[in-house]
Amino acid sequence: MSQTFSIGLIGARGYTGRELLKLIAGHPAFALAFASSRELAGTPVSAMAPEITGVDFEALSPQEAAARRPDACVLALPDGAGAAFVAAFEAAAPDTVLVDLSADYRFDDAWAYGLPELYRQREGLAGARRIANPGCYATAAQLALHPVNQIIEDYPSVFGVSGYSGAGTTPSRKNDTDALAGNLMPYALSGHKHEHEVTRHLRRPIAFTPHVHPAFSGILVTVHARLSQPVSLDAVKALYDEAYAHEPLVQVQDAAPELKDGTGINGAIIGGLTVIEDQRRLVVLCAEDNLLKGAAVQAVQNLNLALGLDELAGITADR
Ligand SMILES: NC(=O)C1=CN([C@@H]2O[C@H](COP(=O)(O)OP(=O)(O)OC[C@H]3O[C@@H](n4cnc5c(N)ncnc54)[C@H](OP(=O)(O)O)[C@@H]3O)[C@@H](O)[C@H]2O)C=CC1
Ligand SMILES: CC(=O)N[C@@H](CCC(=O)OP(=O)(O)O)C(=O)O
Repeated sequence: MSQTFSIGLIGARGYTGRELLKLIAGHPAFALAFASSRELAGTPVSAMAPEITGVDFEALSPQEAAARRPDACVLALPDGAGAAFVAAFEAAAPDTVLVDLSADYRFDDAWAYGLPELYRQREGLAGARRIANPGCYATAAQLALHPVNQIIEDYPSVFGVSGYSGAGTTPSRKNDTDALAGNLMPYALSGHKHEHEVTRHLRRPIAFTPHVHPAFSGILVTVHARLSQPVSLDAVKALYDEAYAHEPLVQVQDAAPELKDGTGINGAIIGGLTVIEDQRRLVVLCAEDNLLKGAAVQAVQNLNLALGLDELAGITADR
């Protein structure tokens, strides 16, 4: 009989937590061990994920969560809130696989960086016990830039827009639907945490400016990069085809993806490849869902790899 893995979830009320509940419910080898939310404690998980019956949300302390000793636990918490849980698991359940969705461990070499399609990460993720899930914009920007990283120079410029679910459930101007109606809200004009994250992993500085758009979810990044020497469009296309031909979650197309193309899908779409100005300047776009490939779907890829399962178990490829 095939093995079932128990999966704990801390931060289950949040936007990424809700997506994780659905993915865990639909996964052939996962069983929800617990779903922790302080606000929803005592209410049935089925109210959020009808597929999961007989489980209530609980408000678990770090020690209580670790004492359950699940096979894996996902931390879907704001930056800074996960450290107490990590410490408790280190003490009481060091073999539990932890996947952290915040930015807290993305710069920590003791944690595997979980972007399976890039950097030969799959080898490092197989059997990993501590995994930092990448940022949502950072995933899109790296997928767009990585195939050409060796042939560009200077600072590529990344213009990003995200749905307001990217700002989480805590009320702020960035998820205020009245302030966002008919609007586009620029913020963190330089030095956003994802600018540092992409710079660290691509080993090249980038210039990134995020914006919030009025829809609930969906990310679109538009990248401009200067090529270090003239390169034909066909040669650039070949680099993307080579990088992603065998990646079921990354689709490369000729047309520029629009925001809505990436919303609600499990993977990412790269397109709009354009080479201009004597073949020295490149434009490329990437669309994804911030809550899916930008967070929960990528977390399930990472859990699958860490637990020795098929990377796409419980995930439907979009094509
Ligand atoms: N939203 C997105 O598009 C993406 C988010 N991320 C990252 O994932 C993480 C979660 O994001 P998101 O789901 O949007 O966040 P939300 O604000 O929607 O949810 C946060 C969750 O954490 C719980 N929580 C908050 N503070 C604490 C605390 N101190 N101790 C225990 N639980 C706490 C909240 O529930 P309760 O108060 O009921 O306990 C809630 O369930 C963040 O680090 C975010 O940066 C990553 C990629 C994309
Ligand atoms: C739209 C919006 O406000 N986004 C937030 C959080 C994005 C996000 O989810 O951050 P991580 O993926 O790094 O956790 C921001 O950029 O500050």
